[in-house]
Amino acid sequence: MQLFDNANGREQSEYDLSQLENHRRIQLFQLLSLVGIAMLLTFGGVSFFRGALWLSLLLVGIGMIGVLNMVWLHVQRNYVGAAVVLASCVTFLNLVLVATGGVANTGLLWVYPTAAIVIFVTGYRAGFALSSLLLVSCVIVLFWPDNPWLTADYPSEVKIRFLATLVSLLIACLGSEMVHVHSRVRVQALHSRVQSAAITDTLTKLPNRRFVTEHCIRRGFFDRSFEGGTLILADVDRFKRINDEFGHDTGDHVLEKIAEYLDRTTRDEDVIARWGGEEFLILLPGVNLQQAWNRADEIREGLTLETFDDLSEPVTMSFGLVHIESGKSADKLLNQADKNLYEAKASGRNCVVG
Ligand SMILES: Nc1nc2c(ncn2[C@@H]2O[C@H](COP(=O)(O)OP(=O)(O)OP(=O)(O)O)[C@@H](O)[C@H]2O)c(=O)[nH]1
Repeated sequence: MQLFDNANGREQSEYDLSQLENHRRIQLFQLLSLVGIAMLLTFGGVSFFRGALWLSLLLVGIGMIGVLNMVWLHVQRNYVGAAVVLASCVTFLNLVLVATGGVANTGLLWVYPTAAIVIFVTGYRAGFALSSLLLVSCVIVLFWPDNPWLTADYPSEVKIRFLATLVSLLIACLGSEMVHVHSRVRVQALHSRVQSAAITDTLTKLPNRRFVTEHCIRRGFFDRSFEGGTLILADVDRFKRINDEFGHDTGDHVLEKIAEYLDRTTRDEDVIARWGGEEFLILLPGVNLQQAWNRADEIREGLTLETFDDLSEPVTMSFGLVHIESGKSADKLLNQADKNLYEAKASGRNCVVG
């Protein structure tokens, strides 16, 4: 069972903003597609009854491609592919409308929403390429000398103003999409920093109690399905005396060194957290009680050999262990580990009970 994304409980941002945005974008894409399909089928039907058979076939045909595209997106979950299909279809349809004038020479009008939709559904990079293609194609269709495809009759003032307004719209859409993407990257980075700060102890840089309670418990560490492991509460002995004799700064330094020592002497998959004050929590996944007892005793003994610059005596810790059994709540396990730690303190400290 994968408990943590990274060693020592450092999780990736679980609330990924870009994922959330992609999800919203797909929803809007589907809404736009539905509206587009409904319009294409309606206009296709109207054109049919007006006798414009080719236009009717084109509109209904592209509407049907839209339906298939939505089904494909639903089955394959390939948003990029579906966006390119949609952008290509509407671009092609627009060029036909620009060339033929559509109904009552209104073909040019449809280019505006198309340009905005293409940029929105494909993002600003692909949107830039596709909308530039649309723009260049419109210029060719409208200004190519004696273009046989151009059957609509637009005054040159209309053509020029159409291009000028289209360029303005493209700049505005691309600009706002770029600003949006850059802001999202900044917000995502800030969000990750805040999230990481909320689950990290500022002094020792270890995961804090909040991390353990919110993330480990929620991610099933103490669930029935959990494969087993051992939980250890470890507390520095007579820490108040260190503070009183050597000062609070020295006390802080000792806690930092202990955190660094615990981190160094445990495996990547273990979780070391500062449980509060001078107390640390160690989670050893897949380690039975006897193995954990041996590991805790090694850690205990190793600590007595560590040197702490400002202190004349070695620093010691007491350990309370509990085996994580399926079905036992986190509270019960923590209570049991705390009782064992209390017993270790009562038995003279610098020992392991579990
Ligand atoms: N320097 C420093 N001291 C802290 C910090 N957090 C808690 N303390 C101190 O840790 C001390 C804990 O004292 P006690 O709970 O009496 O425990 P102890 O002296 O370690 O005694 P035993 O646990 O019974 O061995 C208190 O004096 C707290 O002020 C911290 O972040 N930095």
